[in-house]
Amino acid sequence: MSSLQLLQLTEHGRNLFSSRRRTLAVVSGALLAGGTLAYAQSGRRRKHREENPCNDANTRSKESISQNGVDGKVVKPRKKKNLLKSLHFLAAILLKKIGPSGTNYLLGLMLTAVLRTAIGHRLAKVQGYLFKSAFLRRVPAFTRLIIENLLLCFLQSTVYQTSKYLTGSLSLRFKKILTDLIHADYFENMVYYKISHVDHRISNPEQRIASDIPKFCAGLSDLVQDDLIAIADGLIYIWRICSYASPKYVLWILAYVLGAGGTIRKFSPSFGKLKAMEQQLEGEYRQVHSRLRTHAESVAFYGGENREESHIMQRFQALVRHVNVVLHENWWFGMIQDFLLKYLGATVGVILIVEPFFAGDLKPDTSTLGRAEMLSNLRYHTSVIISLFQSLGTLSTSSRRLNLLSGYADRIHELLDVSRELSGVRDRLMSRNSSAKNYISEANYIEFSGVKVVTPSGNVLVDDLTLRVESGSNLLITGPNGSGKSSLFRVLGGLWPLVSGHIVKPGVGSNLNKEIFYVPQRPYTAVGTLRDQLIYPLTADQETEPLSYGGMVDLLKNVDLDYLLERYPLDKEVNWGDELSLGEQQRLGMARLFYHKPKFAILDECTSAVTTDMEERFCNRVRAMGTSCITISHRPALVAFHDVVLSLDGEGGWKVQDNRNGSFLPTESEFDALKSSETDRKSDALAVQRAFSANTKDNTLSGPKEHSYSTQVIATSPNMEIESTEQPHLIPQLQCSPRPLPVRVAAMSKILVPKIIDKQGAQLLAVAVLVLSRTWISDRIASLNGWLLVCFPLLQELELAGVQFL
Ligand SMILES: Nc1ncnc2c1ncn2[C@@H]1O[C@H](COP(=O)(O)OP(=O)(O)OP(=O)(O)O)[C@@H](O)[C@H]1O
Repeated sequence: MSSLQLLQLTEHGRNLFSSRRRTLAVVSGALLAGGTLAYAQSGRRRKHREENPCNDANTRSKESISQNGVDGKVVKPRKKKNLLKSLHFLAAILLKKIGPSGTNYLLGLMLTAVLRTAIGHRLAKVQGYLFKSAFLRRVPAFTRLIIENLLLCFLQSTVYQTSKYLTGSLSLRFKKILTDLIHADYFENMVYYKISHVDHRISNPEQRIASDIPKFCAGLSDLVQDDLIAIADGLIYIWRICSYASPKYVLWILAYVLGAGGTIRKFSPSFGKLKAMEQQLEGEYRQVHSRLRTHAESVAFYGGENREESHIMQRFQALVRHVNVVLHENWWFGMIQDFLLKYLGATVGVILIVEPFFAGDLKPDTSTLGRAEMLSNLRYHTSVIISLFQSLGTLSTSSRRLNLLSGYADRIHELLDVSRELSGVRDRLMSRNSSAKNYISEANYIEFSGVKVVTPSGNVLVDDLTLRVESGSNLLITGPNGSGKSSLFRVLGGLWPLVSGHIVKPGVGSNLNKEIFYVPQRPYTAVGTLRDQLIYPLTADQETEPLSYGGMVDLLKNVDLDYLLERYPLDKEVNWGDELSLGEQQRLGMARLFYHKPKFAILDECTSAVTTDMEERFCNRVRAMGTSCITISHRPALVAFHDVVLSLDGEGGWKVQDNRNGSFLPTESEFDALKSSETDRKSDALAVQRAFSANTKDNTLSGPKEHSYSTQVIATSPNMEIESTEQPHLIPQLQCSPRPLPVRVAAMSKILVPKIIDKQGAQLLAVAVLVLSRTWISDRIASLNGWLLVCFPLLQELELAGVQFL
């Protein structure tokens, strides 16, 4: 190529630079101004958030308080921990419990990182040689290199997938460690109940267990993998550069990456806090949806979908608002980060690529072989510099990724802390006094001595209760709604703390179901077969004497549910809560009691949805089984089955009366005195007592019944056989003939093609413009880089030809 041609080419290059320079300057200026504006705006928002930190938190804590029915008491937000402290804490746990399989995954990741780097390095070399052999037209060498290249590519993809597999396995191992750790405390001492019903510090633990832990573990193992590869790449490429160029290149690159990394850190918003908040809002949004699912039937009967929708939308909009803030922060920060580490880094990289060819070991000679050598070196050196930049860039963005992970880490650490505290593990470890010493087990009776029942929000429901229920006797508990009847058993079962007094009960620890079996008002049906329902909470392998088919029939016959055996195959898992009526579910709960045959049965209005006849038969059978009943009921008819009646007034007061000779009856003077002097609650309590006592009298007077209530109802009910003469109404079938294709396409397009004036259309257009601009900018950058590389040998030729540029 003549010097004139070279000069013309250089001239063309110069013109190209100057014509684009203005456009580039305008675009960069606009981006810089936009970025600065966005940064200033986000700074203002951050300041506003810092000045009013409690706005959001208050709204949410009030919401969660109203949800949980705790009135008046605002839960103190936990002191915010140092976010990285949680990360260190979890990392220490993971390392300690990683085990041999986790260690193998880690070692495997290290090995694959080294292999990936070695193969990548060899590929860069081979591709350089390919350029050279192509330039020299050496077909056999070219073919051999292509085969080697193919083999290396196959190896690289194998190592890449192995590395992905190991990262996934490591993440799973981390997930198992953390989930096991949380479950160990979460299912201990009824923490799953206490967290949401008593403690209230953590509003949605399930979100933390089922979503935060997997995301944290996946993020952490990805970070481990990326950093290991970056370290391996960094080391090998630094060594390579130092072997053929001056170490100052490495120092420049390091200086640049460290400087850029430092600048990025300075500007970085606290992504950890933003992520933690996002997870919190997502959890709240998910919770209202699952609440709707649980109560779908009641909401549908009320027609409350609008109210529910607006409630759900409120949560959703809070989430959307927050995600918008996160997107905005990501946008301007990503702009700075990408510019400094990717694009400006690439430009610095190009300068560094060219430099050694002028002055370093790679300076070529003018022979054909020299040029071919230069081409090969250029390819290799480019890939070395780019890989080095990438690896150092990955390492310098690690702090941002750690910051993001610390958002999850903080939430997981908090859950671990609270669960540990509520499970009493910490108390036991520190051998401090706990309320457990107030529970005395292994007795043959239940005794409350000076027991105070206090709600988690601090209201005293029962004060200084002293009462003993002997095995074989039956206690009925009465009182107005909300007087603390169920709460008494929450304290007995250890669900609520025992603040004063002590309790003696049979059974070990707080396991109510061994000797004291609780049948709740709201029936609970477990996931599983019909048999699983009957033996709940035991599982098949925990049964000492497996329940036979005959046994199942007997249990179900006791509660008139034997038809379920015909309706459902024995091994069919059913969602019993959805398929059975409330009364049927309650009867299933009663059948469960006959299976367990406990010493004491706490019947908490568990017969409210069954017929009176069934209720009477149930009480008789439980007594016949030798189980003592402690019954909470509003039905006066049940007095006849109990020996002692405990009446609560909901203001701390209580009264025990013996009913062994049917004497449960408040005196007239007692009634008048209470009515005139005490609160509405106390007179309510007395009204309940009178209703019970009136019934007792009736019971005593009427003697044993010949016909049950239901028998009488059936006898007096009208004949149900109606002669049907009317034809059932026919519902006309919808006739719809398919419309022609063009009409259908037009209708679809009307829906699908967004109008330009729409917000959605404008957004789509903006995205399209952005995509096109990005492609155009990438094309320009590639072409400029190409020009630089083309100019460089030309410049050298001109230099050799003796042309002076300055
Ligand atoms: N987790 C809780 N946190 C705070 N207060 C609670 C909690 N659970 C129940 N309470 C309050 O304790 C009081 C007693 O509730 P409890 O369920 O013992 O009433 P009850 O006498 O069984 O009523 P009912 O006859 O309606 O079943 C109620 O005022 C209730 O609002």
